[in-house]
Amino acid sequence: MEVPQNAVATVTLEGLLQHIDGNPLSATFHRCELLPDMVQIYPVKALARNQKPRPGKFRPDGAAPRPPSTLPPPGDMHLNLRLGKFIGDGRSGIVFEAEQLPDAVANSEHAFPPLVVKIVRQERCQSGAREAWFYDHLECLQGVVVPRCYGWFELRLTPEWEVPAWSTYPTSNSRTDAIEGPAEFMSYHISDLREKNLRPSPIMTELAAARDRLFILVMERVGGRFQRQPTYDDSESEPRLSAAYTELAHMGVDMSLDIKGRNVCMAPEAPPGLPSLPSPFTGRTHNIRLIDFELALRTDWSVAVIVSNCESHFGSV
Ligand SMILES: Nc1ncnc2c1ncn2[C@@H]1O[C@H](COP(=O)(O)OP(=O)(O)OP(=O)(O)O)[C@@H](O)[C@H]1O
Repeated sequence: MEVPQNAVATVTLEGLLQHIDGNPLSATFHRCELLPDMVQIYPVKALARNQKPRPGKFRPDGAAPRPPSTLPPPGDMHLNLRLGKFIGDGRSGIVFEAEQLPDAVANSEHAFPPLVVKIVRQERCQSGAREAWFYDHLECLQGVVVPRCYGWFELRLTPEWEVPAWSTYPTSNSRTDAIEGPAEFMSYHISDLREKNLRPSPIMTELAAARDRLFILVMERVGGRFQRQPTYDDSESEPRLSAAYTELAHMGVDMSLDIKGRNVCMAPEAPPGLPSLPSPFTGRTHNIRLIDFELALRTDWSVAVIVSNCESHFGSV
C-alpha cells in the first residue's frame, strides 16, 4: 500500500552526523510544522506601483488557496534511513540517495518508493523551509508534476556534533539567508519594506539566522534530467514544459526566477518508483517533475501571466 506523505513522524538517518572526536552518530529528526504565513504573496500589494493593472493580470478571487488535504490524519511512523550515494547539490542543499534499512517501516505492508534526502545547508534553513512550504502547498500536485514529499524534519545540533557533508560539498555561493531574505521580498528595496512595516514572519526571520539546526527534506527519487527531443524534432519539448508549469500556475506558483535544466527532471521510473498521477486541474499525466522551490513565488497572478513568465525561460532548460 502507498504510504501517505504525512505518515512519518520521525526519521533516523545513519551516515550524516558525527561527534567532534570523529565517531559516527545516528541522527534522529522530528517532523516540523509548516505555517501558512511562512510564504507571503508576491507582488506585495502595499508596494504596488501600478494601481490599475491591465485586465486579466490578476486572478479575480486573489491567490489560489491550498486545497483541503486529501491525506489521512498525520501518522506516527518511524523511518530508518542510511545516507547513500551523493546525487547533486546547490545553494541550499546537498541531495543524497536514502537507503531504506530493513526495518525502515514498522508496518511492512507499507512501502515507500526509492527516496532521497536533501540536507539543508547550515546557513540556508529559511530557504529549506520555504521549499518545504511549497511542497506542502502543492500537495495536490505531488506525484503529478512535483516529487512526493514525505516531510520536513529537524534536529537541534549540540556544539559536540558535526555534519561532514556541509564541508565535503561546499557551495561557491557565500550569501546566506540572513543576507538574501525570502524570494517574495528580493525585488524590493529594504527601505520601502521598512517604511511599510513589511517583513518575513517571525519564524522565517529566526530560521534565516539559525546555525544550530539541521533540517532535511525526504522526497521520492525522481528520474534524470529532462531530455529534450533531438534538435531536428524538438517541437514537443516546450509544450511539455509549458503543460508542466501550467499545473503550478493553477496553484498560483511562479517558478520563473529559477527555470534551468537541473530543475526539470523526468518522472521516476515505475516500478520501482510510484506511477504518475493525473492532474486534478487538467486531467493530464506528465512525465516531467519540477524540483527546487527555493525561489518559487506564491502569486495572485492569473494562470496565463504565470505561464508566459515561465515560457520566456524555456531556452535555459
Ligand atoms: N527528488 C529528487 N530526486 C532525484 N534527484 C534530486 C531530487 N531533488 C534534487 N535532486 C538532485 O539534486 C540536485 C540538487 O538539488 P536542488 O536543485 O534541489 O538543490 P538546491 O541547493 O536547491 O540547488 P539550487 O542552487 O539550484 O537552488 C538537483 O540538481 C538534482 O540533480
